[in-house]
Amino acid sequence: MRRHTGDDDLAPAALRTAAPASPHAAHPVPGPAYAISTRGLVKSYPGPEGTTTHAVRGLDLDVPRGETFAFLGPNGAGKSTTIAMLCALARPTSGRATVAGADVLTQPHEVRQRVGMLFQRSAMDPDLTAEQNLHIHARLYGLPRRHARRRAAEVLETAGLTDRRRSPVRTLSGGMRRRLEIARQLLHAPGILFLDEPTTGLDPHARAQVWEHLRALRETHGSTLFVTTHYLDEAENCDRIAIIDRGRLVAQGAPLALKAAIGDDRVVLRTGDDTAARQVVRGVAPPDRAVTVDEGGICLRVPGGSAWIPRFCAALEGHGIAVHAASATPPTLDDVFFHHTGRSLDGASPARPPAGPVAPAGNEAAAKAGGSR
Ligand SMILES: Nc1ncnc2c1ncn2[C@@H]1O[C@H](COP(=O)(O)OP(=O)(O)OP(=O)(O)O)[C@@H](O)[C@H]1O
Repeated sequence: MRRHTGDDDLAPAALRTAAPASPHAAHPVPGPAYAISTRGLVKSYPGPEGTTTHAVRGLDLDVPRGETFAFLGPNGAGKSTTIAMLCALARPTSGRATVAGADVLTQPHEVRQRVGMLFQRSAMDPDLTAEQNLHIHARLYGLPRRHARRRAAEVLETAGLTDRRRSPVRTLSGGMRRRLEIARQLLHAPGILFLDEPTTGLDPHARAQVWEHLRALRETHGSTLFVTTHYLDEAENCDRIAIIDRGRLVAQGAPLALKAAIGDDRVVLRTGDDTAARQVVRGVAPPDRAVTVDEGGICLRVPGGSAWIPRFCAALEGHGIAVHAASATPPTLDDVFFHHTGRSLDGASPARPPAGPVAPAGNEAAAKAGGSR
């Protein structure tokens, strides 16, 4: 994700001049029950050769207070752009958003005061100590010196880094640094934290520690966490997930509900001759199901997958094809992601059958599942 700075930055004065008849006026947002609310949020950029890049195309999002919300999407889907608008770092082309009770268009300063933003690239000075980095940040946020000291001590404690407060940042482990970055964003006690891939590049142990820290924050301070991640297990542990693709929201819900909506199990068969076996399986499976072959074997999606396995095996044996292994697994979050975007959450795009019946030619979902993005 890129950090939004430079000519796209919001100039508060410019925002205050937003005319009532602007493209934003037609999108009233709900009240402060939500930490984040958007209606018809759009961001377009001038593209190459006079074209327009529609980074975000009409986003309607409601994130209740205290929720841990995963915002997922393939590369270039519009996640950073959305976060930049929600943190009042980029001005929406049209639509509305309120964040922590402040309007991103008319109260950008308030928005920035009320949110914490953790970007992937560290903005800490590696040669200064943990404590010194926190003091500088606190002073930048306008905290009086004594208050800054006290807050720094508090957030260091929350991050479990009190004993490393005098260590230069360069001597901290990756996980400690990330926890320190989070601590830094907590100095001004924001109610909402935007975390852009907070654990990318960390080992599993450090990832677990960062999440433990985030969970503790949520439990003790009721913080709302808006997180992007490419890790399935992290998304799985969030209260709700939204998936954005090509600037549009394509799915939203609790992880369990999203998986249940996919419905079909994934059946994989390994045989002595997968190419021949595929024809046999196609003859037995419901006619609207795609059957694919890759290095993992023959793969298809059917409801009640395990009940189909004996039928496939019997048919294959009837054709003299040996079955080496067979499995049926319920949908995963990655299946959900693939179903809606045609991509895998980790960025890969393996050949695999779409969930549900095969869409007719020309259908967007079928095109995406074929990887034709
Ligand atoms: N400042 C900009 N000027 C022009 N186009 C931009 C700008 N920022 C983003 N875009 C374009 O907007 C689209 C969405 O980009 P964005 O960075 O929001 O996606 P993303 O989901 O965060 O992707 P990634 O996961 O790769 O960081 C992309 O096509 C991108 O090239």
